[in-house]
Amino acid sequence: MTRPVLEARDLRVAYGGNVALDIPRLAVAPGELVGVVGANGAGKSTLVNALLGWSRGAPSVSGSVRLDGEEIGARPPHARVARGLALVPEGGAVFLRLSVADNLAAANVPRGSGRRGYDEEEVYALFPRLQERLHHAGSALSGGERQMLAIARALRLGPRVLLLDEPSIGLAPRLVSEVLRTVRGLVGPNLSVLLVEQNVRAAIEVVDRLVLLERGRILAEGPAAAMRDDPRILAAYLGEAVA
Ligand SMILES: Nc1ncnc2c1ncn2[C@@H]1O[C@H](COP(=O)(O)OP(=O)(O)OP(=O)(O)O)[C@@H](O)[C@H]1O
Repeated sequence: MTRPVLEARDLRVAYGGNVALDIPRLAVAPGELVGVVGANGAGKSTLVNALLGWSRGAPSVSGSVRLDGEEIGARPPHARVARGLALVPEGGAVFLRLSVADNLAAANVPRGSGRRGYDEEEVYALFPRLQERLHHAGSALSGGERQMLAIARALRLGPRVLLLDEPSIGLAPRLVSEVLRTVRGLVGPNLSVLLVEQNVRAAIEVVDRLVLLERGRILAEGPAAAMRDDPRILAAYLGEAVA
């Protein structure tokens, strides 16, 4: 088996006495799109934030995170970004007062990394809408446009692994599949994606492998095709319907 590009082992996050995440192993292979699904509070954001070394509040975090075989679990977020991890947090990370052009210009491949980030032309080819909105402020963008800008900013960093926290949240159903199809198209030999989604139905259409989280633990995981009829996944669908 090829070496995973990203691998977490014994990753545990606790807020006070409450364990929000306890995962023996989670790995992403080169060129793989892995989906992590689960209900509200399952620990999805906690997971991607812990992989980047960031958190809301002050949890205790332990365990190993390896990127391309290098242990980065004790490193601060900026050092992990410099080594090729990028996170688009829930709601997207854009500067609301800056224009689209300035938002893009502010994101650049960390110096000395040897990697290549998306240039402006590549960003516009991926998201033509951003070119049309180039001089609009971040605050004037629609939810979908803001999400595109946040993803574009992350791609400018030239990541090896992109962590996406619920890119479909708040988007109209038609846009959800559009954004997720775009995410699918990003994945290749030089870029793997870990996609966190509450929308199981949409996620299973695009991912290679699915991981189902419940109360911070992995309840089931496997290739998307095999997970489609898994009763635990079907139950997650139903959870979605009543959410
Ligand atoms: N700053 C914090 N302080 C205390 N508990 C927290 C904090 N952040 C998250 N938690 C708890 O950790 C658990 C996992 O939360 P997390 O936000 O990771 O879930 P999630 O799966 O991303 O949910 P959602 O889909 O609603 O974003 C929840 O029980 C939550 O209440």
